Amino acid sequence: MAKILLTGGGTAGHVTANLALLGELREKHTIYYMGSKDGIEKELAEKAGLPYFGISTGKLRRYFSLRNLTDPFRVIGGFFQARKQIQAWKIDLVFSKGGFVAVPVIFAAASLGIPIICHESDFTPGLANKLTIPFTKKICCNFQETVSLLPKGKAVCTGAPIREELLQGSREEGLSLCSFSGEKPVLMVIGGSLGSVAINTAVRENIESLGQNYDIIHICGKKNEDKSLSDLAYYRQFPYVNEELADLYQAADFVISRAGANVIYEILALKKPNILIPLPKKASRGDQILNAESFSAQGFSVVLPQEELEENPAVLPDCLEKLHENKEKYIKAMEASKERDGRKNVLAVIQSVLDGKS
Ligand SMILES: CC(=O)N[C@H]1[C@@H](OP(=O)(O)OP(=O)(O)OC[C@H]2O[C@@H](n3ccc(=O)[nH]c3=O)[C@H](O)[C@@H]2O)O[C@H](CO)[C@@H](O)[C@@H]1O
Repeated sequence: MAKILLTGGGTAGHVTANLALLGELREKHTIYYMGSKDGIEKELAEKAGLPYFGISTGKLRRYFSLRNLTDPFRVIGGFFQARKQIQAWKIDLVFSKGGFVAVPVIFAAASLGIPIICHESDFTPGLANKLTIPFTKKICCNFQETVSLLPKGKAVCTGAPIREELLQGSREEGLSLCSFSGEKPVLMVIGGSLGSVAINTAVRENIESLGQNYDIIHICGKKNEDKSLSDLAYYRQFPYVNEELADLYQAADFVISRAGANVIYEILALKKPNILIPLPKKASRGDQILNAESFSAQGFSVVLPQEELEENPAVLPDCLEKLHENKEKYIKAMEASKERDGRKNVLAVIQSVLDGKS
């Protein structure tokens, strides 16, 4: 039995893949979580019943902020806090899902000679993972193409670890959660773990025309609900969902989503015809654009650039109509995809590092 420390956070995507591994990991090992003092990782890890330790962390901002000057000191503080706690917990292995909160944790583990595995879920490696690659034994990737962008021998394509329970929802439960009859097709809109103002706006601007043909589940992000639309029988808003997500996914016939690396693999595993609206370059390093392009090239998804949507919100119902007409083509492509069991593969990598074979 080993003591394994999970880390990663900032957004849910950097936590849910960790939680996907929990069931099996817990059967054999003792699991701990380390992240920021107040991030979403704290909420989700504690909800999963994990011992949690919060450290001071910085944030990677692509814009000017005075906090960019103080954050390096917070990260250094976080390094020493992490080091002390890793020693106290007597950790044998660190598994990181990335995000800037993981950086001091990995540096601390590396300074203690503890083996580290990280998981890169995006098409191109994020900065946090890039910074820590020299200290990792193995890098697990969602996309095959990512392997060639990383040091030879370290990177392995495992696929995405998906929470098992997400694949076991009930359509009836999902419909009943929304009070939908199931007579109309159901459209689910999910704007990433934080919600997306651009997607929310486009959906709401088209709400009447969308509502003529679909019942709509809208996961809109915390504090992004529009109370003025609460009375519409065909429209249900959720700020963030936990256990309910599995049932809502099952209820959905079509999905409109950001192109976060976790959510798209969940949509693929569930074979839902989908439109991806990736986070644009002005707000990110463009990772979601590449994720979405890869899915589109494989015939799984329709990509709708946010710029097009902002210019003309009416493209959304048009795009959905085309997806609807061609849904069989997309379902077929997803069914034919060579799916990897990300959970099983990542667990095998963890075990081989624990056994000293990697
Ligand atoms: C703004 C930002 O930095 N986005 C990044 C972040 O996205 P983000 O955190 O949004 O990541 P993903 O879309 O990859 O994952 C979101 C996860 O949250 C879950 N979920 C979402 C909503 C909800 O109500 N309940 C719930 O459980 C989804 O099922 C999924 O497992 O990490 C991804 C993975 O590195 C990157 O590809 C994204 O570019």
